[in-house]
Amino acid sequence: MRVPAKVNLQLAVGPRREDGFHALVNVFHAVSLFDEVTVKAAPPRQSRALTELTAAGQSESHLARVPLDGSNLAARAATLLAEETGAGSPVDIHIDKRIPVAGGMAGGSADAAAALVACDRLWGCGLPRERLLELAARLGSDVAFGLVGDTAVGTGRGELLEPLASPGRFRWVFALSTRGLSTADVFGEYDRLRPDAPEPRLDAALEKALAGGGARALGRALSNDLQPAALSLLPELERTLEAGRSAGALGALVSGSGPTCAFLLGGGDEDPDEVAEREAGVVAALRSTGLCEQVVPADGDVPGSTVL
Ligand SMILES: C[C@](O)(CO)[C@H](O)COP(=O)(O)OP(=O)(O)OC[C@H]1O[C@@H](n2ccc(N)nc2=O)[C@H](O)[C@@H]1O
Ligand SMILES: Nc1ncnc2c1ncn2[C@@H]1O[C@H](COP(=O)(O)OP(=O)(O)OP(=O)(O)O)[C@@H](O)[C@H]1O
Repeated sequence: MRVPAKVNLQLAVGPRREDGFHALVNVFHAVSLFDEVTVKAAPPRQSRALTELTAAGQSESHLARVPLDGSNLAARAATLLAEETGAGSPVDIHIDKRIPVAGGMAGGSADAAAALVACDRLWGCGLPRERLLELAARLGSDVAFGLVGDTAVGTGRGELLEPLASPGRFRWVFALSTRGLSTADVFGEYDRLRPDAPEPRLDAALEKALAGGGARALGRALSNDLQPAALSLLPELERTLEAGRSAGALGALVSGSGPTCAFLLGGGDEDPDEVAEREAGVVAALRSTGLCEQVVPADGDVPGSTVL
């Protein structure tokens, strides 16, 4: 399975609900940074575990944060599907990781979405899409989007998805940090900074930009209510954002709960040579900060979890 990362074009965060989650208006956009998740029937083995996991691909600092036990979101997805359907024979799951870990790009959620679809097929469950989406939502607020991909608006705690039209492809660059940020910590810092958060709303300027306003309008409309909280926890991110902005990015923001920073370079009806020139400038500027572990270009939007 191939499954994409996400960047949030708008992340509007409301007050904390009684269940501990925040009400969101979350505009997801899937980008061409993919994990590949392979699920195979396991050969007979001593342990009676439903899942055994391996991971490779990302840098050591990222891989060190990927749990290889039953707490991995891909393993939790397989376990939930087995519990819900009564199906399930042991599987080996390999994750070829390209999505940053604890980076605000929903990498674990993507793996969970891929494992759900793969196990559903392998075990012959044949669950309807609605049921897969419901199981995905139980695994985490971002998991359902891993199934859907493209551009979509999530309400509730982010799991209730409606597709949004996106006018063509946009070019992005992502600055990965060596550090991770815990999503729960960033929401906690948000509560401290914004005890009076209003109900979240979809931004009309973003809707207009997506309805055909072009890359410059999209760049101006990007917004993330969690950004001040992520910057408060990792102040050096402000320098990363500023480096990309000064080098000509059309928009710059922290992706989700961070610390990955996203830079919009162009797309839509813009001249590709101009976009390529802008990309070279932004990539060079980000590298020269010495703050980014990796600087990775990608396109969006792209489809969700796909069988290879
Ligand atoms: C920041 C985003 O990535 C934006 O897309 C998501 O809202 C987070 O989605 P996720 O990583 O799938 O998060 P979950 O696994 O559902 O929740 C992790 C933790 O984040 C906080 N959380 C998450 C989603 C939400 N709407 N409100 C929250 O307060 C809660 O403290 C929760 O315990
Ligand atoms: N398959 C997985 N890949 C990465 N991390 C995983 C996975 N399964 C569990 N985790 C745990 O989840 C934590 C968050 O990882 P993830 O990469 O999903 O963060 P994120 O991209 O910031 O999430 P989000 O953007 O959805 O808030 C990791 O620190 C790790 O402990």
